[in-house]
Amino acid sequence: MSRWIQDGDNVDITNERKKGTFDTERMSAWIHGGPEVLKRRREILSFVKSIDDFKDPVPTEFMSREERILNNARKVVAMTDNTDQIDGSDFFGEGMYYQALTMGRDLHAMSLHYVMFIPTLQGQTDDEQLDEWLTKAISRAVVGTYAQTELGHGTNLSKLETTATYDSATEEFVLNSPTITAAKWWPGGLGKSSNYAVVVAQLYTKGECKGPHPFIVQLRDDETHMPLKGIRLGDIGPKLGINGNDNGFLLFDKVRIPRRALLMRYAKVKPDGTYVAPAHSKLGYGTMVFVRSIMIKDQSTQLAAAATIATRYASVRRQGEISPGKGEVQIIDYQTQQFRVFPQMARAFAFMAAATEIRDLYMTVTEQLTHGNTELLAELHVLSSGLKSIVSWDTAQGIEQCRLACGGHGYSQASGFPEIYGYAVGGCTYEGENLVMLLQVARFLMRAAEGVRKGSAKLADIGAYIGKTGPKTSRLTTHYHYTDADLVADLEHAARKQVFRAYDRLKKAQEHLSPEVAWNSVSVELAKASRWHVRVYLVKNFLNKVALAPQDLKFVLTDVARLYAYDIITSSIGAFLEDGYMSSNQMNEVKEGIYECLAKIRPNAVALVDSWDYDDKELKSVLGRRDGNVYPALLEWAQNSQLNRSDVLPSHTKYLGPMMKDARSKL
Ligand SMILES: Cc1cc2nc3c(=O)[nH]c(=O)nc-3n(C[C@H](O)[C@H](O)[C@H](O)COP(=O)(O)OP(=O)(O)OC[C@H]3O[C@@H](n4cnc5c(N)ncnc54)[C@H](O)[C@@H]3O)c2cc1C
Repeated sequence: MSRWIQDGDNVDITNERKKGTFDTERMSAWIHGGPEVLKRRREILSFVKSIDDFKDPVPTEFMSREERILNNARKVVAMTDNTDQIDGSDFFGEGMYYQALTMGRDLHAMSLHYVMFIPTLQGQTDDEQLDEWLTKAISRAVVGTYAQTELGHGTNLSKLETTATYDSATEEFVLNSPTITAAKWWPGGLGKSSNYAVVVAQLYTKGECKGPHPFIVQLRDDETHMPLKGIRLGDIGPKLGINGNDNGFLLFDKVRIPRRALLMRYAKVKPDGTYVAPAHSKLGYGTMVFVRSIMIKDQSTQLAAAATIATRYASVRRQGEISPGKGEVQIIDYQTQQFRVFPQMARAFAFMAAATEIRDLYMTVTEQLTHGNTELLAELHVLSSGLKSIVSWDTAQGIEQCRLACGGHGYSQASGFPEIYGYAVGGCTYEGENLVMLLQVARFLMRAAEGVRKGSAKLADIGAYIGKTGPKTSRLTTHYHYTDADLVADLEHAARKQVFRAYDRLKKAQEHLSPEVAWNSVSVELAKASRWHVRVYLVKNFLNKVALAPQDLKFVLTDVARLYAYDIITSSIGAFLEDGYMSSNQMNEVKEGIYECLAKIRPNAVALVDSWDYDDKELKSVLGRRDGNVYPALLEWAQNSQLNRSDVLPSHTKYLGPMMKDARSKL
């Protein structure tokens, strides 16, 4: 019997759990990396539940920004006071789970401290600087953020305007924001919480600009926490999400910092101002690929949460009849509902599978980099950029589909969707705007295509299909006989075709345009090629993982993986039909495959989402709660509304009341 069933649960959700045809506990272990990891998750959960400081006095949706920021600061201090219980360095696993349970879907005063400030110190300081700063940062004697983006520039780092000009007479840099658009804008925790930052500024020495470099800068006084002389900073105001965080602005007025404030692992400035360039231009990429890599796990967790809410709610919500007179059905029985929600579930599974791969690749690359080996860095860069872009985009779209699938209640903050969406969708922009990331992936693809055309291709695994010759037409007969290999061959065909379409257009454009203008003129096609490339990777990786799954889980995972792949094919029908690669009959077969997957997943839907192992504390959704008792919980949740503190509001006494009274007196 499912461990998710308890006395007093909604009957419909209990029945759904009884329908499940696999052991959710075994599936949870498969998803999270084994029974030991699952056991640790449960230990962490009971630990978090046992600490009063981790509790919110009221649901966070009812808090003002000031209350959220105060509440988050209290919790983050408690969270970091208790790190001996957790392996906090395991960002991909324990660290992320612990934080999700304690902080919810919000950033806090120390988010950037842990995700960017410390990793940048670890990656960019020389040994002496590391000694000086790392202990201070890890012990929480200082709280730092990462200030790169400016009002005027985010993507185009080469045009950042903040300057750091070296003065050899005093052996100091002078930090300055020469214009309004040079103001740092967006860094998390910069506005009010952090007292230090890694600031990215244009380095000038001996009259020459050496491009953007990172500097460690004290922003606020240790005792008073007031901004230091020459520094102007504050909060940038409310945002779509993460409003418990004080994303900030920062301007410098000729602020002097020591020469050794420049993080000098790679580039250096000697006391006399001589600049020493880094040995390898990409060695500084470490922090960036780290954040993009953990984002894949984080984003898939958000989509999985949305799919859990929508699936559980669809199993307890009854609305309308399918057979007249037979009573109202659970909305999960509508095929359209399944078509809307189950593909989101399938995506979340696929993205989680990719998150594990990227974690492993990141670990390998980090290990290699300690020996100065950059062999796999480019591959990690391409893969993490591409995945970050596709996964965050599909996650945002998927959350919205799940929200819509919950009708009116999905629009309420009780559902959790506004917070999930507000939190997740930021991922489309930070750590590299998604489209820009796709265009970076396209550079790799165009190099690969060029190699293939010139017969000199040396393609890494991830791009090997570009040099392959696949079948001329799809081998699909019926979806029952559609093998993984045939399915992958079809997707690779579409991806390869798009890569070469973009390549040929680029070559043609280059005949009469400069390389840069030519690139821009075909950039829509380039971005399309990158999307295909990443989606092929996601499908292949998911199918490979499923093929290795235990037999008792494989059958249901196969349905999920097939749904994921078929959904990609039918979302781009033209790509398969336009060159006669597939016939319309074959495409109809793929559609049949989808309907079959929906029907097969239907009895296992609740068991599948249960397997992600969300506790109500993490899910934070009245609609998605484990027990399915949504209606009493909604009524109870609404009692927290500040408007319910009195029966008659000043809005009535001052305005609406007199208006009605006046109208009545004239009748
Ligand atoms: C929630 C959140 C948190 C953030 N946290 C931080 C932080 O802690 N520290 C920090 O320094 N920054 C932070 N940022 C800023 C973030 O890194 C930038 O917003 C991001 O890099 C995009 O830059 P931009 O806003 O200047 O957009 P732009 O670069 O102006 O992009 C706007 C549009 O132009 C397009 N575009 C731009 N350049 C190109 C190109 N070369 N080719 C094709 N299209 C292009 C983009 O695709 C996009 O559609 C945060 C942002 C958000 C939303």
